[in-house]
Amino acid sequence: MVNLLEGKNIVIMGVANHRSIAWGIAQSLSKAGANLIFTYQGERLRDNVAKLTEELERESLLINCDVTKDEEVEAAFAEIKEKVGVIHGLAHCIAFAKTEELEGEFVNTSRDGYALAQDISAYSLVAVARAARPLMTEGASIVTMTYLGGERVVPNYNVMGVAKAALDASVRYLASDLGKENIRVNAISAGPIRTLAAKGIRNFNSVLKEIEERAPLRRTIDQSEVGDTALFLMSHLSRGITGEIIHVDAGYSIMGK
Ligand SMILES: NC(=O)c1ccc[n+]([C@@H]2O[C@H](COP(=O)([O-])OP(=O)(O)OC[C@H]3O[C@@H](n4cnc5c(N)ncnc54)[C@H](O)[C@@H]3O)[C@@H](O)[C@H]2O)c1
Ligand SMILES: Cc1c(CN(C)C(=O)CCc2cnc3c(c2)CCC(=O)N3)oc2ccccc12
Repeated sequence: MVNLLEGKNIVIMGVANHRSIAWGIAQSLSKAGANLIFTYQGERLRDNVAKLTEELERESLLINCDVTKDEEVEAAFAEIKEKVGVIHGLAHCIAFAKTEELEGEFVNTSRDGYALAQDISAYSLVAVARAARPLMTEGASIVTMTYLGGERVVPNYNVMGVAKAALDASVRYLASDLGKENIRVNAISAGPIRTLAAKGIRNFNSVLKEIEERAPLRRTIDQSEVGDTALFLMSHLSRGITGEIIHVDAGYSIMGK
């Protein structure tokens, strides 16, 4: 693979463990020559991320950032500015909703549960884009992770679906604002992958089985396929694309009932 990202500084937000989609993205970008900066949610995750990044070719910067705290977002990007100066890309792989609100009827969603899902899974992209913008002086590519449940009803996805719908619209409005500075904003809509964010999801196995039976490619997708699409979106090859949602789901989302 030609080194598509040689000399590029890219921020990756949302590595929790080796199954994280953010880690799949990190591996693809690292292989393409990128210098990576990782942000993680609180010190208890730092060791996980540190251990994982030891296997990468180049040394990585590790920075704490809980996206629910404006001061931590500002501090994180102040430290990134001080240590690397310019950034050429950012991968936002962050979401959260209360477990109990990811099953049963959506109509029972609580006010605070709805707000929490919106805050972490959608507003955080706006906050991060605003903080990263001054560092993106040479143009950049912002990539976030979305899911079909924001476009159509996926049973039990509930409050997270509404958050993804907000995320998808935020991608378009951010693309509109930032395009004049040659900052592109896109989303990857990934098919279901067994990560920590799939833990405790009621009958996740049947969600995966349905994909294997009905997706055009008759299989599920993995973190490396998302990683390679992120590489495309971070690189010059996607320079004409912004405000877009690219489905990496074995074609599942094109199928009717
Ligand atoms: N796994 C799937 O099936 C799937 C499919 C499509 C999209 N996605 C999306 O991919 C993204 C990554 O999820 P994943 O599947 O890799 O699971 P994951 O649990 O590995 O990643 C989620 C990350 O969000 C971080 N996070 C949660 N709250 C945070 C906060 N307040 N501040 C900072 N970070 C916080 C967690 O620390 C974790 O690293 C999410 O946006 C998810 O919605 C996942
Ligand atoms: C696919 C799929 C996923 C994976 N996906 C696309 C997601 O976006 C998962 C996001 C997520 C957000 N918050 C939490 C959890 C996962 C589980 C642990 C927790 O306590 N909170 O989640 C589903 C929930 C119901 C149905 C399908 C799915």
